[in-house]
Amino acid sequence: MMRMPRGDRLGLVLWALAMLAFGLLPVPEFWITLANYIGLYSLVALGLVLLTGVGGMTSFGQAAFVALGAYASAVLTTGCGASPWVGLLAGLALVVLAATALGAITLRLSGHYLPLGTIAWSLSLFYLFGNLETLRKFDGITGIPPIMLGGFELESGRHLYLLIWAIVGLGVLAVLNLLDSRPGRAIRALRGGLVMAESCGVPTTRAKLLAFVLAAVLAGLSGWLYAHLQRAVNPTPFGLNAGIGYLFMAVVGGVGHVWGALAGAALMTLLADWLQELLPRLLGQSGNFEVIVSGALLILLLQRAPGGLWPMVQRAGAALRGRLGSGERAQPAGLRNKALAQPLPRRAQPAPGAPVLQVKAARKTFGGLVAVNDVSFDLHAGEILGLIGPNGAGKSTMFNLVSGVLPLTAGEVHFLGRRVDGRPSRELARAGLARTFQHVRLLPQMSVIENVAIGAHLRGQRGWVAGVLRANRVEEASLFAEAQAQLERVGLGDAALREAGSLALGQQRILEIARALACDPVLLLLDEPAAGLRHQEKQALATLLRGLRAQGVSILLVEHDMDFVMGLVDRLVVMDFGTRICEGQPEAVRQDPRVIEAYLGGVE
Ligand SMILES: Nc1ncnc2c1ncn2[C@@H]1O[C@H](COP(=O)(O)OP(=O)(O)OP(=O)(O)O)[C@@H](O)[C@H]1O
Repeated sequence: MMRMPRGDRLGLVLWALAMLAFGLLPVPEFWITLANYIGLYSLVALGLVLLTGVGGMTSFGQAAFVALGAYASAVLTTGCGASPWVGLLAGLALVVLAATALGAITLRLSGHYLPLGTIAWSLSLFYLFGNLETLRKFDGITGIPPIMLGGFELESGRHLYLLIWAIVGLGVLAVLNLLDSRPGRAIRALRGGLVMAESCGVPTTRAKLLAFVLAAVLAGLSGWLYAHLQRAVNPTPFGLNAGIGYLFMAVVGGVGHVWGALAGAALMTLLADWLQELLPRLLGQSGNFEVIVSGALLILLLQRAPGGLWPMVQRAGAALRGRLGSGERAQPAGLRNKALAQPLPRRAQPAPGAPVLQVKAARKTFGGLVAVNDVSFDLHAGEILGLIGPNGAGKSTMFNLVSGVLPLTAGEVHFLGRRVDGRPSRELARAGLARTFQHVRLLPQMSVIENVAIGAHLRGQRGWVAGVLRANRVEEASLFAEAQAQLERVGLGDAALREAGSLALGQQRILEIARALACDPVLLLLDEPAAGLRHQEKQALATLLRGLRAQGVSILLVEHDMDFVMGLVDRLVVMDFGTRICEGQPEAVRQDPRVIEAYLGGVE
């Protein structure tokens, strides 16, 4: 039996009962028609929640996938006499193929090129459908048979109502389950930036493609239902306008919220219908005035409530229950099934003093500028090594070379005896190298513990099917037990369900360390961990890092703050103008005239 938070479960059951009652009561036929369309639009908008709201990829082209689902079934059922269920399978297969191919090309685009790309393929497919003789061009295909279910023909809108809403209900459940699973967190991690996600071991291209294909499948399902509801298809309802409309629905509903898809689809459909009725009477003439007025109303709504409708509903609900401002996120499934947790395997740590990291004559040039000039150093198991230097010395560049973010111009980086330069950071994470960021990169709206669970991505295996079906409960419980253990280790155990963004900066930095620890690293790379911290926070951080060293974790620390590093590190490497000018124990380094000249002079 699937377990959700009790409030959510109750909400879902009440909603399902209300939808069922609506379909069975003798409400006017027109209401059923509206409800059917809301259901069809909801499915597409649900895909956009996953793709745009969660994954951060804007698509104007979903109508093309609706068309593929609709046309595939229309052609097979009218042309070959196939069952609509065969049409469904063929349509979804076609959608998956097309989305994989389009996704592989367009998802490489970034910034506004991606939405432009989706517009391009949406237009191409629209005109393709309109020009193919076999699809009867813009006249379209008629005489599509109804869906048969249990020997019963779903002939009327009323018959299809229950099927449409059952599919919407299953779609909602599937997306909710997915988002609360390992592959779902990988998609959510995309919002934190690709460098962050990859550093946690998330294969970002795969995560993007998964969101893209699943969103397309939801759109294709909507198209199949549409074809057998209308019993006719032509290209007109699948144009770019429709693609923009779907995106509007998702945004108006609250683009990051699963239930927002339904709220947006309902609001936009009902508003358009109401205005279509009202405006000609008010203005005394007919025309598409509802498009103009609803456009203006939507701008107003988005200006008043940029997060969309659903967050407003949530706030109102929380206020009614007197839980406004609790700042706590819902318990993820992994925490609700605690009892199932099993310890995750740990990697063997190297013996104290064994070489962990070897940087050999690393060089990085940017055009004519030599940012890192043949720098070499070693780091041994169980030590904290500090990399310091004045502004522009090349520390961050060095950090990026070691962490796999930047390729070297020349030289080598070895990790645990293996050459790793040129390898992506995802692979370094798999090998046991975890990092934090100078400018904290968390998912601020996610709970603290889910952020940490992203760090444990590589310690699980279950994919999206297991996520959707909740067949991943043991693994989820184990990942969350690990995440909780790492939070306890860094002293944030009580903050597990708080929104990550509500923590103070010092705690956010410590949360990043917990996320890095969740990948069971051999080496922690910390990029200016003390930046922006208050004195007490720095002391707490230093105590934490000493504790980790005592537990055998090796640490490479890039830092600006001299006082912070002096009392903490075992050895220092000092850089200036891209060159290593000195290396040794903190006291010796402090006395070194080259260091005083380059860096300490200004501080002492
Ligand atoms: N992507 C880049 N393109 C061109 N030049 C760069 C790039 N990244 C860094 N640099 C240059 O390389 C030099 C070293 O920069 P880097 O950021 O590594 O120094 P840093 O020691 O980390 O400085 P800070 O403490 O200010 O962060 C600087 O002159 C910088 O302007």
